[in-house]
Amino acid sequence: MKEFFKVKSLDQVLEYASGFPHTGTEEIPLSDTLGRILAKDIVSDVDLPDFMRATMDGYAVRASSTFGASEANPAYLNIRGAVYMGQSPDFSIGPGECARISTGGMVPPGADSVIMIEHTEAMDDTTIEVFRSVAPGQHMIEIGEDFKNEEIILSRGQKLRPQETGLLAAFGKQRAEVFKKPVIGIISTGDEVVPIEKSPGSGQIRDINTHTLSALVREAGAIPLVFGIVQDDYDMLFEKCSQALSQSDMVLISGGSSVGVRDFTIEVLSALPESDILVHGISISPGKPTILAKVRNKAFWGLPGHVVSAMVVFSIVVRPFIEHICGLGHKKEIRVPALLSRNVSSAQGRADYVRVRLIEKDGVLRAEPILGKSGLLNTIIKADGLIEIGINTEGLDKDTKVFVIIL
Ligand SMILES: Nc1nc2c(c(=O)[nH]1)N[C@H]1C(S)=C(S)[C@@H](COP(=O)(O)OP(=O)(O)OC[C@H]3O[C@@H](n4cnc5c(N)ncnc54)[C@H](O)[C@@H]3O)O[C@H]1N2
Ligand code: MOO
Repeated sequence: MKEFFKVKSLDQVLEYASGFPHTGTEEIPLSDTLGRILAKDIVSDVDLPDFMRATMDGYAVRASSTFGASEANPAYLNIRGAVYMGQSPDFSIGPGECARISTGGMVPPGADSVIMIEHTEAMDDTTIEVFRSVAPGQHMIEIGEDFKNEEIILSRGQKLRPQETGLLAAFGKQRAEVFKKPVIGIISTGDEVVPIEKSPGSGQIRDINTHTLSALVREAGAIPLVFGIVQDDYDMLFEKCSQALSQSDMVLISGGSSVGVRDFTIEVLSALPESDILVHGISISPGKPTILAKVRNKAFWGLPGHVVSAMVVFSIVVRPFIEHICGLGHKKEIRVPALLSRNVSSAQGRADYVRVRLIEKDGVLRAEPILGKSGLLNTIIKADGLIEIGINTEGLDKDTKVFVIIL
């Protein structure tokens, strides 16, 4: 007699993530850092900028020399010299003096602001008229205004976006220490599943899950390692899982996660060395027959065979585990608020993840549910995202504000 599901809540399942170790770390060139997770804090070794920098073309001045200046009553300033780009000026600015400066030039000592060229008029080579006053600090960047010396500028666990790459560049960091991308083994199971290059015979289906899951793994910042299709055979699945265990940091097995006569995944996972079945069944839909085992400190997942179910389970459950082992520290998940376009019902006792399409009309964003069986691809092709209908909710009414998880 097969064991039936002992369903756990999504929150209970997600708590297991912290029990899996991070991948090791590696040093990579700056050009490869996009999307990678920083493995250690980075502390600045200089002020940024480390000189006062003009942000406008004009004249460096003491702000006090311009106070009260107007079109009717201009201030007159002596031109002390010109600042050359990329060089420190060898003079300082006193009261009643100014220096020609370009955007990005070093504000000379004694000056504390820059007046825009538009607000001045050169009378001759030595004197300008100033028609506006400037405030101290105006049109220039102070030393350390961007980042201070010895400040933590980037933290361990942070995902590196183009702007963080720019910051590393600004501090001359040519390499960065990041967490290694985990290798995620992917196994498809089922006698009816054939490789995509084959024409499926009667009752057969092409292997879609290998490809959707590989793409999802890549999107999550990891490396997919495809182990192909395994027939519904205990020994073959055991053999393939043992191979995947030695070559991967995590393994996704799709199909055979349910309780049918041919569903060997749970038996094989139980028989692997140092294995502990943590989860067999999650109170979510789609995705109830999901298995999680800890095998030699690695997560082995049995995902439902249905294409949409496998994708939803990946997005809601597996992805946070990958992000955890990748070392991602603080994730800012942005969900898009929208109004539900119609009533949606849901069973109590499970959290439903409903595919929705986003439609904007007259400045209002609406989430339109796309209902359909989890074995149908078209529902997820049309969808922009998912909404969650909580475990204790019987459904949501039209016009309820929902937060869409973008797919
Ligand atoms: N008595 C019960 N039966 C089922 C239950 C249940 O609670 N009690 N749950 C149902 C749900 S929900 C799902 S989801 C499926 C999951 O079953 P399995 O994980 O065992 O998946 P399979 O039976 O192997 O396959 C389901 C479906 O997906 C197709 N498939 C499988 N692999 C692929 C692939 N790589 N590419 C494309 N399509 C694939 C497979 O042919 C089946 O049609 O169990 C229900 N049953
Ligand atoms: O949970 Mo199944 O995963 O609904 O289709």
